[in-house]
Amino acid sequence: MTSPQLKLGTRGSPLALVQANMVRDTLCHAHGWTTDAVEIVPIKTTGDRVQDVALAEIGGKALWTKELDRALLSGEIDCAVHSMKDVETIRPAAIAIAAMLPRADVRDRLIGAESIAALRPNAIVGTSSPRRVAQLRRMRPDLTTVLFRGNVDTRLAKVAAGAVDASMLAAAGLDRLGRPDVGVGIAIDVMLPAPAQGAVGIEARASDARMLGLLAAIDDAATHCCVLVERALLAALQADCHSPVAALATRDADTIRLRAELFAEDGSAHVAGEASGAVGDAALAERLAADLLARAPASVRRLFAA
Ligand SMILES: NCc1[nH]cc(CCC(=O)O)c1CC(=O)O
Repeated sequence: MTSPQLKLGTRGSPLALVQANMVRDTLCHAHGWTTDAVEIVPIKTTGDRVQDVALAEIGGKALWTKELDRALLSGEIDCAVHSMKDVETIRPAAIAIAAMLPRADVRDRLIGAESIAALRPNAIVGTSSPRRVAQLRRMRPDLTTVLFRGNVDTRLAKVAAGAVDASMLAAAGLDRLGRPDVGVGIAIDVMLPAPAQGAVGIEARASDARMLGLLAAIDDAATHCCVLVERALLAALQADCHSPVAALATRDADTIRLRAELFAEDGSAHVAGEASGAVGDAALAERLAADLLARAPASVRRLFAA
């Protein structure tokens, strides 16, 4: 096939650009194109512009997607790469999640100590994730957490400079940025990751059959179905990436196992559960959401679906 001139939109952060290059390489390899067939178009998002407030506090939604959605719908780009963790559960009808790359290490990494138990008494941990705050404080109520944003290098520099005792970052991001040596991986039964953590997705216009077809060729089906189940759980809980919720779906042959945990913001209460079903069991996430909500203590329950 002759090389098409596809425009691939992405955020401009170092991690986003690495992920966009992975998508470009995968796509070009799958279709036998030279890399100049895909042009990477960096686009600044609201989330990139606003660096000094907790993301959960910025008004409005779609912090990482709005500008890319607009570029996609206007035809300025043909597809857009996202960390699926940052993509809202409810997407515009004209945009389709067309493919996902094979999922990376889903764990969180702790930087600054060998384990959560090894953090000094009353240690200060930099993180802006409500989920990580709640999970850390559940295990270690003595810890203080402080708002921590910026790219990976900025965060690592703050830990190194002693501004905080420790921080937590997704292993996937560190690995993709060429930093597999940084931090220690926290086992998922100690700290269940965020829904969709470690997954890179590519969206296209729902009407663009050609682009959808080209992307279908690089879709990792196991990752895709697991991440959709995790997103369905978020939707059923009316939660988003700022909610203190952890979830992980894994696939073994024809069975999907979905584990999840909901927290009070300060980690003082929580509820955990899991459910299994056949691949394609559309009600799996809803069943687990209903079970969790039915058992959740009031301080957890009030943060989720009415
Ligand atoms: N919310 C920011 C964000 N979105 C995706 C990643 C990492 C890569 C991934 O999870 O796929 C990160 C940073 C982090 O949590 O450390």
